[in-house]
Amino acid sequence: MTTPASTRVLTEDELDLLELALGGGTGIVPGCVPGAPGGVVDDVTLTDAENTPIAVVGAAGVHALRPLARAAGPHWDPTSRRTADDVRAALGDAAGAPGTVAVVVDDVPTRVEAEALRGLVADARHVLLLVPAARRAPGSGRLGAPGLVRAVRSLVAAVHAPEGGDAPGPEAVEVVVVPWPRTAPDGLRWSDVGGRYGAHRTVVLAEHRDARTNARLTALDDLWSDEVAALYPAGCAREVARAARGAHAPGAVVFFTGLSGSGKSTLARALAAELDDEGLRATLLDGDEVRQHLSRGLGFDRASRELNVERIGYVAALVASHGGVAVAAPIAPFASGRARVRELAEGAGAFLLVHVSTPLEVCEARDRKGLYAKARRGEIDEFTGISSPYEEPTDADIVIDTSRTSVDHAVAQVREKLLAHLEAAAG
Ligand SMILES: Nc1ncnc2c1ncn2[C@@H]1O[C@H](COP(=O)(O)OS(=O)(=O)O)[C@@H](OP(=O)(O)O)[C@H]1O
Ligand SMILES: Nc1ncnc2c1ncn2[C@@H]1O[C@H](COP(=O)(O)OP(=O)(O)O)[C@@H](O)[C@H]1O
Repeated sequence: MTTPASTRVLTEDELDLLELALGGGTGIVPGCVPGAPGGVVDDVTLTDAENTPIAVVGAAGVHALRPLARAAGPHWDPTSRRTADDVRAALGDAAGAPGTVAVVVDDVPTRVEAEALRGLVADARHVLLLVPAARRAPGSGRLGAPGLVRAVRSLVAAVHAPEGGDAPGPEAVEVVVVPWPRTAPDGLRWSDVGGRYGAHRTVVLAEHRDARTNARLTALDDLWSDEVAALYPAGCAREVARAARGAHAPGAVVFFTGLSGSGKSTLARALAAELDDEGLRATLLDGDEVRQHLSRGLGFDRASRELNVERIGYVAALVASHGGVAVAAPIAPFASGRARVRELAEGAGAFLLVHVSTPLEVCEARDRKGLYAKARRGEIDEFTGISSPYEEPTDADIVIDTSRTSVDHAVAQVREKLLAHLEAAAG
């Protein structure tokens, strides 16, 4: 008789830990039963929240079944998010050598730590700036992984070539993004992880913050004040102020429109995740999900589509009126429906219309759901682009053709424009 396979659905924190373990960054694996020989009794299949099996852990260790889903943003940039095994291998002979130093930057460095950093790596040859990145978004107004990565990148030049000093500075300074649970399990220690990434010595930069700076940070409730600029180096101050603005920002609606398969959901999901990370409280109103809930039973004739789009506009405007950012992604093929959404949204906050202009041929070739093929065979009536019109917007704030623009680049474009709109709306 075979033992029933047991599975375990991982939390976001456990997914971070699994990614770290699969990359050789720790020996701690989620799903292990403490105390059992080898950590586990039987093989356990680890799955994500959608029940996709991603790894098996057993007495023989852990092995991946498929790559973990990636997302967009600077903390997912593959040149920075590298496994411990890769970083160690790239260091070669320098791995574990005294000149290789890891500096953990788990909070935005103030000027005090930025200064301390130079001293800490003064005699190092290779510096790894390890930036923890959690899948779980931080609370509103708190800086998440994307902002932290940008802040740390802004320090690299100064670490590389120390100002005024006679010392030549380290040969290489790299920002390495490390998957790291927001609530770390017992036993997960930076000193161990730093060693696995190839460092001889690992220091945590925030421990070099002085008591006076800590007191100033605690008193920093008016984040609009000049105090931010006085406390942080310029590149870091920008990120801290941005996250704080997120908490006080006026609401907004980002409305993606485009053909089926043009990339609306993919971009909307990636944007929402990035905004969440910046404390902007994004609410995703995806076309498919709206059709399952808010608009269940509605068809695809013109009147039904207009009603569907108006409902989305109504909910999105409500979200914006409470200071959130609604990210909507229906086809919304008619100019009249989009104009109604604009009217509702602009009454509540900022409005950004994003036309995902991917050509019909590309959408049809992607045909993820096989709907274009069915529409061509006449099995679906009134299919947008085939047997029902799509009226191209003439008032889009941004036009993105996803056959020419990557997800990362597209999301960065929308994010920048949205932040500019929010800044303008905040006066
Ligand atoms: N006839 C027809 N035309 C277009 N699309 C169709 C149709 N029938 C079903 N689907 C699926 O429904 C999704 C589009 O729903 P939307 O609510 O975004 O459309 S609309 O804004 O009301 O026009 C769309 O999802 P996306 O591919 O995510 O856009 C299709 O999967
Ligand atoms: N640069 C890109 N941006 C967005 N999607 C892309 C891109 N390149 C390829 N794709 C793929 O195109 C498909 C778009 O599907 P989806 O986002 O569901 O579109 P829609 O919501 O508009 O129907 C996905 O399979 C996605 O992986």
